[in-house]
Amino acid sequence: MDLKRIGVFTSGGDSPGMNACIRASTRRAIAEGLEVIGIKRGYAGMIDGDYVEMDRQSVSNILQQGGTILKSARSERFRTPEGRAEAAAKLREAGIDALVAIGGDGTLQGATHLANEHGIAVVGCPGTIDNDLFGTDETIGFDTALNTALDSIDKIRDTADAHDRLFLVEVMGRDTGFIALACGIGGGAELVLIPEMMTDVISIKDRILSLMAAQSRSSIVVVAEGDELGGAHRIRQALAEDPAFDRIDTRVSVLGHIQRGGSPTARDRVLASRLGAAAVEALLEGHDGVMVGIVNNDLKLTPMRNVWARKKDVDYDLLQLTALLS
Ligand SMILES: Nc1ncnc2c1ncn2[C@@H]1O[C@H](COP(=O)(O)OP(=O)(O)OP(=O)(O)O)[C@@H](O)[C@H]1O
Ligand SMILES: O=P(O)(O)OC[C@H]1O[C@](O)(CO)[C@@H](O)[C@@H]1O
Ligand SMILES: [Mg+2]
Repeated sequence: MDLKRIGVFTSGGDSPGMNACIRASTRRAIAEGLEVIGIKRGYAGMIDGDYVEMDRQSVSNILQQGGTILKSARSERFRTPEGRAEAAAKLREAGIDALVAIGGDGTLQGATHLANEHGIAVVGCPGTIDNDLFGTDETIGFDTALNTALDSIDKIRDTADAHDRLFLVEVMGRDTGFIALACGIGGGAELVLIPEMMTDVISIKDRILSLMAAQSRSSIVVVAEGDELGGAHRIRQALAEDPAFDRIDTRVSVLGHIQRGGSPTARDRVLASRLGAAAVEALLEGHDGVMVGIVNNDLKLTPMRNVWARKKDVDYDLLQLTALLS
């Protein structure tokens, strides 16, 4: 295909590094003589025709900023065939030949349908703090979110230790435990509860009681929000039903959206810059319906369907290690 004008957008939950990715795609495309259109508010803006022309200056001084200058959204309308037809018509009207889609599994699932139903060329960039996309070792924003959560856990550790308390710290991850597992290991958590592993309430009670009795000290349990037991507050309730926990001073801390904000780490900036440029290069080489990712430090293209249809496994050895080291 003879590419002239590409559209770039961010969708789903924002993630630190999305701006670095927008910058890289835009500048790489302009360097190749392409025109770049920024699509605002993800699929919602795509349907509404909320488009802006981008030049080199439009992406100046954004590399280090969290959030996304193009804004992001979740669009119910785009989930319907009618909504996608409206989006495709608007893209054609604007003369957009191809898209760089920056987002998570939902975004890339939507992009796959748009490509299949309307023949629009799309290359995806993995942009989500959740790290739940197959085809890349890490997603853009994961490292920053992880470091933000870790910083909070370090602070919670100080106060937990001062009072010999049990803290249940909830981190993000609607369906996945990547953040929980990594900051559990990094923060020296006594237990990590993730959706990928069934939580057995009796064994977690025993584990907490024995740790706290033996060493008379604080404990931190990191809980992924998507844990099948229902998050930190529900786990606290389950523990409180046992009289043995009457003597354990327990607190819950839900870290929430602070994990999505902030300036991207060096690692996320490098990842986002590599992937944003690679997405444009992939389009220029005639690829479409793929996601760009980094696997073992090599650039890799994966068919877009696989990135959301296949489940990326957490590292179960890390879970084992948490138990061994606590
Ligand atoms: N199955 C689908 N079909 C069509 N569009 C979809 C589908 N799933 C998601 N989308 C579109 O993509 C948008 C973003 O998806 P979602 O809310 O799941 O976030 P995400 O991209 O996975 O990012 P994150 O999980 O990091 O928040 C949705 O609001 C919707 O417009
Ligand atoms: O900001 P919202 O729409 O409440 O989304 C929260 C969800 O987004 C994610 O942070 C991913 O961006 C999930 O881990 C979390 O469940
Ligand atoms: Mg998602």
